[in-house]
Amino acid sequence: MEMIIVEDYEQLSQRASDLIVEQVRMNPESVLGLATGGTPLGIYRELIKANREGEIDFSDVSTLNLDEYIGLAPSHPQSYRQFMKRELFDAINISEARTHIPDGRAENLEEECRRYEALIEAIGPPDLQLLGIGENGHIGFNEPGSDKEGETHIVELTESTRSANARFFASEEEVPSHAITMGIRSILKSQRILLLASGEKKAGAIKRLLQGGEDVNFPASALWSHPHVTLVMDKAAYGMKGETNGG
Ligand SMILES: O=P(O)(O)OC[C@H]1O[C@](O)(CO)[C@@H](O)[C@@H]1O
Repeated sequence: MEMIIVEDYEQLSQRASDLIVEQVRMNPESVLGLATGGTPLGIYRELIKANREGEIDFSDVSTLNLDEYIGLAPSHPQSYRQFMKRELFDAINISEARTHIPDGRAENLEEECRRYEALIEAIGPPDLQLLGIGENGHIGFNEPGSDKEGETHIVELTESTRSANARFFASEEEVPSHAITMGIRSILKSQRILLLASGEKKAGAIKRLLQGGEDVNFPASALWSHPHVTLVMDKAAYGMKGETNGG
């Protein structure tokens, strides 16, 4: 695992965005695996800026998002479809048809999981997958105990994840109880993984990750079995004094 330690959230956003720009310049038809949550927000802002300034062209790029809540109306501002439209897609030159997110309102959710995994195989796997890390080590919505061989599936969210995400909703009760997520196996199919961590709230998870060793109760540890992971973190997430997450 390659490690890049930067000063603060701003530098993290810039550095990660530069790596994505580099990837797309190298291969304009890149498939990007995208994430939601607070951490990538700064990266998306940088990518929008780079797109406006002509440094990156998204017209031939395809995207695959990691996960989606089950049951939220497509127009709900906290559905990950709306999140991605608002924070990135509507502000860059990508056509909606090239952006893929699991459908959390599908009539047959098991079928939707199979469809999404087949899509990952058909257009992907991602050349570069962005990943945040949960305080409990989750990646995507793969909570502690998740099977390393798991592909896209339905998960029940833990209390810890629901309360971490309650900040985006009016109350914790409004946070959906279930989600569809790419599995750990689906994530590990990517050519390269960019794991991001910002702020002292992530310091415990990063410390645990860097102890090494795979542990089913700490899903991010599965990344040790991937040949090309770049961990970009700020000093606070690394456990040094620094700025906190701006996202
Ligand atoms: O970036 P944040 O908001 O700290 O979230 C970390 C991870 O948790 C999730 O938001 C899921 O709870 C992921 O989408 C994200 O990668």
